[in-house]
Amino acid sequence: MSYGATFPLWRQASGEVWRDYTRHAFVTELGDGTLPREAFLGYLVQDYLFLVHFARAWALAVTKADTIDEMRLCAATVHALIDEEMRLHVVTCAEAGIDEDMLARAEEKTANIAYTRYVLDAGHAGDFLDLLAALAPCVLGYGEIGARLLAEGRAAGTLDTNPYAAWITTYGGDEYQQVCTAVGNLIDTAVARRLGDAPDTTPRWTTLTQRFATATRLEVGFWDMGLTG
Ligand SMILES: Cc1ncc(CN)c(N)n1
Repeated sequence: MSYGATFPLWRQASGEVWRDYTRHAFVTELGDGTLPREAFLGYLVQDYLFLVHFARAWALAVTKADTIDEMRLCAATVHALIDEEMRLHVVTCAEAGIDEDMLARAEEKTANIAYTRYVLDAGHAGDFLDLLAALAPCVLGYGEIGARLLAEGRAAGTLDTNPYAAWITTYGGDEYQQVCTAVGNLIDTAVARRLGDAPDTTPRWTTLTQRFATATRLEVGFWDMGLTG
């Protein structure tokens, strides 16, 4: 998936770590349905807390935006996180006897704190582009993973029997993919507005690609946490 013009450049600049993230063992086990249920539920609980902070980071992006269109898109992403994506976490955990109150009170693990606070700090210390570069691996990486697992599951005819089909269809499905397309466009427009037509020749570019790569490393740490508990 390309999701615009900037994302593929940032992805390429991040090197091997992008593959470590999107082809992580946790992802492989989600795709073939072999991930232990306990590991999945532990991950979902942490991910619920993660999404609370990510919604805060997108809300911060509203305040860092320059234009009404940028504000609108960031506000819409807050809505998509809270009212669409988190539905998966709330419903799946409720089926396992974990209610929303328990989710909200769960203890945040170190890898989760490291990632979410890194992104929030990128927004507080930096500008709109710093924040978008730190947010991009989260939104677009899951879009890429979801689209691939959905296509592979359909091609192999294994989706119906995969216990993680709901996760795969959430991130591979149209609703989430539309969010990814919109965020990819937002990044392209925001970069062009602030850095011009040749952004990769500007001094800011290196910092932005580093932010993207750091957030991607923190995604790898999040999957590691999901496997090891
Ligand atoms: C850790 C993590 N990264 C990304 C996403 C997709 N929004 C997520 N739910 N959780």
